[in-house]
Order: sequence, then C-alpha cells, then structure tokens
Amino acid sequence: MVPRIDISRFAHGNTEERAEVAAAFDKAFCSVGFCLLVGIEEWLPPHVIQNARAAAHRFFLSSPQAKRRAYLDGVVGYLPPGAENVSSSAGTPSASPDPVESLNLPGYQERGSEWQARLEGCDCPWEKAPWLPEDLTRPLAEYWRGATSLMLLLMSLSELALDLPPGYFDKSFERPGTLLRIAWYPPQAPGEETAQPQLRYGEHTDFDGFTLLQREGDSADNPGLEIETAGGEWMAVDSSPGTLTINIGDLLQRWTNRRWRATMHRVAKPAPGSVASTQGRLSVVYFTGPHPETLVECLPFPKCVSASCPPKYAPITALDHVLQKMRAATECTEMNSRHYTSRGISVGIALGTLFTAGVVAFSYGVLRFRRR
Ligand SMILES: O=C(O)CCC(=O)C(=O)O
Ligand SMILES: [Fe+2]
Repeated sequence: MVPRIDISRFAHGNTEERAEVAAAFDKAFCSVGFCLLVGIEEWLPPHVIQNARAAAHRFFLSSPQAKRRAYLDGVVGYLPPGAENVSSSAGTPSASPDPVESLNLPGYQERGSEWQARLEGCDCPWEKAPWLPEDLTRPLAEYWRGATSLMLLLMSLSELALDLPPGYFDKSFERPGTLLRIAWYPPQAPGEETAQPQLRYGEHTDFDGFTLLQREGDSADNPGLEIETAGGEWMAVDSSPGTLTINIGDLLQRWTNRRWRATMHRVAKPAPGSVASTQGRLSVVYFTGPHPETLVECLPFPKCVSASCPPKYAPITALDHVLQKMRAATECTEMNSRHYTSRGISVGIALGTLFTAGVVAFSYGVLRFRRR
C-alpha cells in the first residue's frame, strides 16, 4: 500500500497534527519511497489540473508540424516519439525506445531567466517563451505555480520529518532547479500491444529531489504506474482523483544518507485487446531539486548520520551528482559524443538515447548557471 499524506493538515494543523503528518511522511519514504499526496486543492485546485491536462491533450493531438515548433534541441522542449529510452539511466536499456512523446519546460536557473520559488505567485521562467503554443502557456504556468508551492511545502515537511532545523532547505530552494514535463503515451495500434517494448516507460529512478506526478485512470484493469517493492516485486499504484503521486529521486536519497528510498518505477502497457490499450495516457510530471550549485552532503543530523550510520557518500553539488548519473547511464548505451558547458568548463560527455533523467541532467549542463 502506498501511504496517503494530507498536506493541508501539515500546512494548517496544530503542532501535534503536523508532527503526525511528518512521522507518516518519514515512514513512507523510509519504506515505500512513494506517497499519495491529498489535500492539495488549495495549491492545485481541480480546475487548474484539468485545464493543464486539457491543454496538454490538445498539444499532443495537434499536427506533427505544430508540435515540431516546440522542438528545441532534443533535450528540453518537444521530444518526439522514439527520443527516449529511460531505462538506460538504470543501466538496463530496453531494446527499443519508450513509446512516449513529451514536452519539457525547464526551470534550471539558466542565465537570463533565473526565477524564484515562492509559496504564492512564483515566477515562471518559460512563460513568455516564443516556441510555446499560446494556449498552452497560461494553463501550464498556472500548474507550475501550484506545483512549485507544493514543492516548498514538501521541503518544509521534510525538515520536520527528518528533525532538521526549520528553514534548513530554504536557501537551496529559493531558486530551485525544476522541470515540468507533460508526457503522452499514445494508444496502441492493433497488434502493437505485444510488440517491443513491453512497457510504456521503462524501469528507472528519478535523479533529483521530489517528483510530483499527476496521472489519471491507472487501476488494476488499466495498468499504468508500477513501483518496485522492497521485496523486488512490481506493484501497480492506482491513481485517484485529487491526489498527486510523490516520489524521491537519487539526489534526495543521497542527501538523506539513504534513509529515504529512491524507488524504481515504470509505466506498464495495458493488456492486449483491452479498452485501455486503445487509449492514450497523459501524465504531468514536475521534477524538483535544489539550486544546481547546492552542496549536497549527507545531512549531519541524527536521523540520517550517526556513529552507527556514517555518511555513505562524499559531498557533491547537485549539478555534479546529475552529471555523474549521466555518465553511468551513458556507459551502457550506444555512444555519441556531445559537448556542453558547465560553469565555464567544457565537458565532453557520451550521450546515447535521451531519457527523462537525461533531459534533466543534460539541461543542467547545457544551460549556464549564474553564481549566487
Ligand atoms: O507517467 C508516469 O506515470 C511516470 C513517469 C515517470 O516516471 C517519469 O517521467 O519519470
Ligand atoms: Fe520517473
């Protein structure tokens, strides 16, 4: 079972209620590595979610030419079908690319568009981007603002859950590195259900901090998100209206000295011949993380580091962590070399197939950061 966490009870509850939510949150990430977030309406009301989903649908159902206008560099912007093989990032690339297309809207503090996260009315770095269809920008920017507020609340909740001083994460998340991805898994043509690949999105862990996943229609009869249990089995996770599915990426696992678990997950293909197999699936995914120059060291507080549990990792910047993951991922893929610049240092990196994590990682590198 994936635990349900009521974020409004944390935001508005008394000390005792907040402590209860924090304990349940800590337990969820120590064990399952996922939770279902409820009580989100204040920050992401149903109409904001529905408007964002409707706009995303319109985008994916528009003509290939229209979608190509949002193509940027094959890293952020529009990624057509065939561009990703996400399980490469877990060291097990699948034989063929993931049947998915996506639009990736970056917020990596790139020069000229650095933005601030605020609980209310935060900036949206791509709001005026000329490559985005106009009717998409407003609903997605609204979603971005709500999801960013929720990210800040999740960081405060983490402080309480991990017994950190209140405000410990404030500085690192004042100007965070985030990315909003809308992903469309198209309907399967007859006969295609049994063809390779066997999944809609391959097995992987996310790279960074919290991922806020909005999805609909996943159920036992209509498989979608599946997560790996501690026992190594795959477990389907039903979606339910008004919830967000939250998991952590490897960076937060590292930050917590592996107290919290970055759980492997994937998107299943519906059964051959099922109604679901003839339907597409849309998800709205918000990847969050600290400012890329944040030094991430195993949190020097008793819940994460102690005499009996010394640090398992050396300190690293958020950026270098992501680059390290990239290198590990690309070692197992067919290589093709590209260059990118990170803080003025040109780094050559082998980049095989692009995948979600790659999008995140590569964007970190491609875009230049401004020092604080
Ligand atoms: O579409 C989903 O449910 C999951 C997507 C995902 O895991 C990702 O984009 O990293
Ligand atoms: Fe993921």
